[in-house]
Amino acid sequence: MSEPAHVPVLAHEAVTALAIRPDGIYVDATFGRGGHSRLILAGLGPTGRLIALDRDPHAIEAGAALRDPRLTLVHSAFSRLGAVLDTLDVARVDGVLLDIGVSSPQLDDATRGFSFRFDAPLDMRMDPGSGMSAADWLATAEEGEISEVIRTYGEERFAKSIARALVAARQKEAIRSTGRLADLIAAAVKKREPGQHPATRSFQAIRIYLNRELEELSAVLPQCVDRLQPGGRLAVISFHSLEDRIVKRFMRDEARGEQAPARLPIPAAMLKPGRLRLVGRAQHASDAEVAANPRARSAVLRVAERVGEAAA
Ligand SMILES: C[S@@+](CC[C@H](N)C(=O)[O-])C[C@H]1O[C@@H](n2cnc3c(N)ncnc32)[C@H](O)[C@@H]1O
Repeated sequence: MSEPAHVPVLAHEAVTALAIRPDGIYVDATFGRGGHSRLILAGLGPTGRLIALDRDPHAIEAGAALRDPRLTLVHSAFSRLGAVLDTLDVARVDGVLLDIGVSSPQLDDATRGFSFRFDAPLDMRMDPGSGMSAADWLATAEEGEISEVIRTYGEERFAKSIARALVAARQKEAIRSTGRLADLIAAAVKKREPGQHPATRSFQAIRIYLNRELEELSAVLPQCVDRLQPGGRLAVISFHSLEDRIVKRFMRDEARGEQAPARLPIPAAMLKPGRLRLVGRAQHASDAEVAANPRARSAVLRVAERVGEAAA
């Protein structure tokens, strides 16, 4: 049976923003099913190179079918980008793309345990070989921790009631399926948001927490800048306001450089200059793209360019 497709979001905009040089070296740190990678490869000439990472072994397996000698696929979390490039003996690259979050095949494959649309074993790990499954976490986490996770990463106002309900329920029987978790959450949510399943926010929160998604993003961004050639571009697509805030602040701070403390006039030459230049404003998907692919609704693309001297 063929697996569910992943339609790349803001694909043309993101790949155009990378301003591909045919002989350049590029990184797609979130290969997924290779939608953006294919477009990058199409812009590369025979001597260009694309290094693509994904922490999901299924994505890496699917990518092997591309059989393109210019493509190096690496099974790794992108927080290890610097170490991956060191292993490949690549000092600097001409562009990095991050299209963060989950892919459609992850959400649409019931056996991955990401979605309340199916009743399946509760897992939610992008890399099933690493870290704790959602079922194991829910079996052991303190009520306060569950509530904090659901409130922080899901911005769910009924986080406390949900956490209380989950802890009470697990005392009778462990919560090991997506269906049971969704039913328990639905019963604890006092007021439903129109058009949204009551478990949407909690499922998203648990996934973000267990996959350390915000920590991964904060860890990779400085490594991207360290590794970009001057003139090289960083393009980041995020789907959640918490992620976009991290990207926006990071790019702004890197563009600004070191600031003198208010009461201490330090000559500008002694302060570290900014390493990035912002390229354009945040971009969103067009109405036509959102109509064709509702997943694009919350996508935000931010682009910045490395400034500074060429590497020795
Ligand atoms: C939105 S999808 C990318 C889709 C891809 N651009 C395409 O067109 O097919 C996100 C992908 O990034 C991967 N991913 C998310 N966080 C990651 C991380 N910290 N390290 C490596 N891969 C990650 C997920 O496993 C998923 O396959």
